[in-house]
Amino acid sequence: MRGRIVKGIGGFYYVKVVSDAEGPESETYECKAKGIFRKDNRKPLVGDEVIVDVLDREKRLGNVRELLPRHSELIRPAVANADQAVVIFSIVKPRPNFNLLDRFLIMMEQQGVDCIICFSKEDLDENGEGGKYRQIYENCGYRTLTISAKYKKGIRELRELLSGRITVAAGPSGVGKSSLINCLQSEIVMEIGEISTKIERGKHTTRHSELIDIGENTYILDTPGFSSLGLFELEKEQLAGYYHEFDSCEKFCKFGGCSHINEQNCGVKEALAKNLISEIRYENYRLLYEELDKVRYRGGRRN
Ligand SMILES: Nc1nc2c(ncn2[C@@H]2O[C@H](COP(=O)(O)OP(=O)(O)OP(=O)(O)O)[C@@H](O)[C@H]2O)c(=O)[nH]1
Ligand SMILES: [Zn+2]
Repeated sequence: MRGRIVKGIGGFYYVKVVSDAEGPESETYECKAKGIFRKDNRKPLVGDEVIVDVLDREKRLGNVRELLPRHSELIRPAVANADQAVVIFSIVKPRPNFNLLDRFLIMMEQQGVDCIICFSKEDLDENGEGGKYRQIYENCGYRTLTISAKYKKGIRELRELLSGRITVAAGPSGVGKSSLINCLQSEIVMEIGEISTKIERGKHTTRHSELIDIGENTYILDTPGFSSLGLFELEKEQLAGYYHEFDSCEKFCKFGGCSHINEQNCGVKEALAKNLISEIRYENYRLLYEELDKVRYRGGRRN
């Protein structure tokens, strides 16, 4: 049978059946992956499409016989075949940590994955901050949304962006990622009009990445909440390349290889002074640049 790995814990892979001549689809088998390592020298990842030998149909036990080709492979978080990421930050409770957001955007771009930015808890946004935040990041070329899982606002729009894809969902703790995923799951249950079969997620905290089926060929990878992210394999000179709003003003920098920090006649700083570049973004750039500079100065670790 053919399936997709939805979770991996302690040497077991949980494989959801996507096609099976003899049994029902969408059942989950607990599998080992004996032999795969030797044969392919590859480690199965959540998201992998696999061929499974059924060992026990009753108990739903199997063995992963073959890994099918991947079209993408992320290291952080570890997932195969992801098409895009959605990063969630709440507008309030807690307020967004934009430095953390920028780190996440850089990390995903390094891995070649497009990001959608979702600002959550819109129902608590009394001062319209969400709109401002969206504007800042839209100006940098990102697709953004505001949503409320509580009042199911923005869910349809998000669902359209997710449809037919595998999307990594990430964000710090407490931003409402679980509530959002519940919302996306219960919607499909309502659409197909059957009794709720969704996993009751309740108050649990995500510790393992898990692929969750939220519709036809549509999956979301629930990842553990994070509170910090290091910058990896990045030289300070490369940083500006991830700040796409700098692209159009760099040509006005007097010095080639301008760092946009201390130089005179810097196009980026001029754009900042005219409010064409967001202060939040520029400040993050400056902080991250200093951080990368220190790492290199110390002859630092990069892994
Ligand atoms: N007002 C409001 N509260 C929300 C919304 N979404 C989630 N919350 C609340 O925010 C808190 C955190 O929500 P969760 O869905 O558990 O957040 P999480 O991001 O999954 O958090 P972790 O499990 O710690 O990673 C809960 O008290 C939710 O009730 C929303 O759209 N509006
Ligand atoms: Zn400059």
